[in-house]
Amino acid sequence: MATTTLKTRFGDLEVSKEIIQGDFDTIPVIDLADMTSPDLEKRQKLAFELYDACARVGFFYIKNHGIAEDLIEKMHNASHEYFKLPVDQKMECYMGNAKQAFRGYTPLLGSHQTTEIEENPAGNLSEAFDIGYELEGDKQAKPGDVLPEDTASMYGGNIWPKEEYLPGFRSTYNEYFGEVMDLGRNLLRVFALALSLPESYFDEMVTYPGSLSRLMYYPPQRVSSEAHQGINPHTDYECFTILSQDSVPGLQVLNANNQWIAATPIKGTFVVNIGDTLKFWTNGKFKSTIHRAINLTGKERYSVPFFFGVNYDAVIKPLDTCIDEGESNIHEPVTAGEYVKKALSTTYVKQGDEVPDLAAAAKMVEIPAPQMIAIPAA
Ligand SMILES: O=C(O)CCC(=O)C(=O)O
Ligand SMILES: [Fe+2]
Repeated sequence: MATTTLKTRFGDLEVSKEIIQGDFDTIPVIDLADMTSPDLEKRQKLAFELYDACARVGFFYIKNHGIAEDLIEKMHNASHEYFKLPVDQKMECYMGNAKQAFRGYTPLLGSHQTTEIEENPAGNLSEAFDIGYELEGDKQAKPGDVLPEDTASMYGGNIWPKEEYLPGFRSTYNEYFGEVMDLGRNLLRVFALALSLPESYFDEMVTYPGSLSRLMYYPPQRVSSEAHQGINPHTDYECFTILSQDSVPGLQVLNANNQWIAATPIKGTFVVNIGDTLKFWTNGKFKSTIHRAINLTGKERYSVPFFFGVNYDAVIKPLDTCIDEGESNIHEPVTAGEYVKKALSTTYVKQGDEVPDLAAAAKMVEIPAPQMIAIPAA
């Protein structure tokens, strides 16, 4: 059995190569039309497909996911407007100054990735704006709802650019957040079926899903650089990610042969990938596959990941249906909040972090036309 040493956030682990990622050279497309079919057999068939994609690849596209194309377009337009704001206005929400951790704006080079296979101190060549779970963005929330206990302090107030800068931005993002979160809740029921559990197994753990979402902007890079990519190689930390990309390619997924497989945009789909907590829940049967994004197209690239997680007080430990006799746990039991907080702390801008050298960062990317300073004619 080929083994490799994983440098994890929790120390070195000697593991079989297959534990990191399955063997694939294409990313499957899964049709969700039957996700809420009254016919159990159809839902079961979908669950089998999902199991195969999660066990082998850890990534798949979803089509017929039920989210209106209009809303997705509205979200992308709002994101374009957001990133076009002058940097000073974006910096008013700088993540390093935010009261609540992991919320707000990340400038170019502000975040960096630490993965199980490498630690990369170089900053990501992307900008981001992050929000997290709030009752305001949850279509299922009822008046008087109280959030579960949260020892990791991961629930908390989002910070928003002033309404006058971007009228409607906050309501558009909340609407999008709520819709995609409900898609995540429905998807988790198919995951339960795929894992030989009752479909309702996770329902009580997603009453207040510990989820985050970010708008991402990847300016075109001047040169290909292993150190500086739009987002350097990493895994995601929550249960699964539902990613909306525009038509500009950039996302790549690592297979067992160390090849980067392009997750080329497919119109009408989201890309879904398994995150670490679902990998731990399945004791490694589902892969939390390493991926990166690098924009060498000469065009601007935008994406909107939604990191779907369970209530922050939910304990992540291998499910009975995923642990074979005598098999040991690949990870100690941990609450979702504690795990995600620790993982994000190695990656995201932290409160008090200094602002990166934005002038140096700008030299690594092509400044897009709208932000160019016009030189008056002589
Ligand atoms: O922009 C993308 O395509 C990927 C983003 C991503 O992997 C992340 O934010 O975790
Ligand atoms: Fe990611």
